[in-house]
Amino acid sequence: MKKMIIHGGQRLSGSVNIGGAKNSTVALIPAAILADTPVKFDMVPDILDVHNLMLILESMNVHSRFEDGVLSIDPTEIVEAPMPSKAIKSLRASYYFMGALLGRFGRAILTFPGGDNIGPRPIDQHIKAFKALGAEVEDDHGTVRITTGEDGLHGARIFLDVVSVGATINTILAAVKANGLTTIENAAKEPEIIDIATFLNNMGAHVRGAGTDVIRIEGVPVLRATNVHTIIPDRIEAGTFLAMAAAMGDGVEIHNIIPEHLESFTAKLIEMGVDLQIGEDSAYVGPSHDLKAIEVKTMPFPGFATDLQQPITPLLLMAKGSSIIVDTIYPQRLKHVPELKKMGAKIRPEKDMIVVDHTDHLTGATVDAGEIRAGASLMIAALMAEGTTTITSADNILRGYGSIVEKLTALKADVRIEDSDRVEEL
Ligand SMILES: CC(=O)N[C@H]1[C@@H](OP(=O)(O)OP(=O)(O)OC[C@H]2O[C@@H](n3ccc(=O)[nH]c3=O)[C@H](O)[C@@H]2O)O[C@H](CO)[C@@H](O)[C@@H]1O
Ligand SMILES: C=C(OP(=O)(O)O)C(=O)O
Repeated sequence: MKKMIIHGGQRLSGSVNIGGAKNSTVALIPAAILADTPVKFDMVPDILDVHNLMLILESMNVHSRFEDGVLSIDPTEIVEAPMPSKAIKSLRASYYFMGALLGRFGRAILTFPGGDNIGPRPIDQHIKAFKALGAEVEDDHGTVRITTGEDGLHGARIFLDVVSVGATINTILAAVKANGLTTIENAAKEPEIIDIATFLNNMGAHVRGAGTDVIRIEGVPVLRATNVHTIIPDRIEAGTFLAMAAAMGDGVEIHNIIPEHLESFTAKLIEMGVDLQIGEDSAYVGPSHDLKAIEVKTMPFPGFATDLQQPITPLLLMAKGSSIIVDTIYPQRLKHVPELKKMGAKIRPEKDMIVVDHTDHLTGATVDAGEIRAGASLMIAALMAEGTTTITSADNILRGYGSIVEKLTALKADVRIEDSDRVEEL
């Protein structure tokens, strides 16, 4: 495990480029095994999840190469093989191999996925969809066995009881080569779902309605890549830098964003009184004065993203009065709270909400990044704090923030990552 060491108090300035979206990338890589040709992705973030997915691909004889943000994957010699359970458990999105392997081979055997520890994360809706498509699903002490009969998968009408990003994408992956028409109702509408549909459609798939709550998929027998797929910018990384810039910036430019993907977030920054100027694909954040307290309620897209409730929290500490956060998606997403308290933050869970009171002063401390966005929250708090903060379990931050030390250093932050015994090469 790595640790991140931040000497706080430096004002930030300059510019930062946002990378490709983690939550698109981690679905696109499993989706690649559905292709009957090699595929190539551009704007791939250099994050741990990508490296772990590459290990999983290798176990199936799918060779991949990652260089300068371009990931090339050749699934043409794919074989069915046991998957490395450590890599599977290292991230949530390994569950996309269920849908992708089903689509490719009509069966899949996988251990349960890992990912961030943010409260219960059932996959009953994924399983319900696979069953509707004609699969049999068995849970054998944490190993999921999914099989189909001789006729393989067939199209079906699926109503998701819960709006789920993962279940929507997994159903698309399983249905894209199935016989006939599949309809997903009450589908999730996140931009990453549109990105996956775009990738598949450019290879000849028929996925219609992605980005709305009804998605129709007409199965096709073959998928051939003819172009490089450029991954959409990461709206969560962008939101994290926007919050950081508002908290500690003296003028920060954030490039490569899609402002429409960030509207629920930027609306809240504007409500707080953040000096925010939004351009076509960039935003400028000026120094903050007299910020107002706000209320935040997380919702499925286009609502306020649960993945941004922790990153905005240090900024809320600067506001006059008490801000309230209600996370309706993951009410137990609280790993940052005790750690922020160690730094002097006035924050407390109360019933089903988090109350964030104005805090004049944060002090460096040793804190633990229990999961990726708790880590992002602590990283911003550490930049604001007086003295040195050591964030342990920093691997969780590296799961989703590519080139984070380089990006922060370019903004004039004093930050480094260390192993227990050696300083990391940048
Ligand atoms: C890799 C990836 O894209 N991760 C994102 C994805 O996670 P993930 O796809 O796991 O999250 P979902 O959208 O599926 O979860 C939304 C809600 O539905 C519930 N649920 C989900 C599936 C299911 O079968 N049954 C069920 O009850 C979950 O417990 C949660 O309360 O969306 C989350 C919600 O925007 C984000 O925080 C994660 O960053
Ligand atoms: C919860 C997250 O990721 P994952 O679903 O990959 O655990 C996240 O990105 O905030």
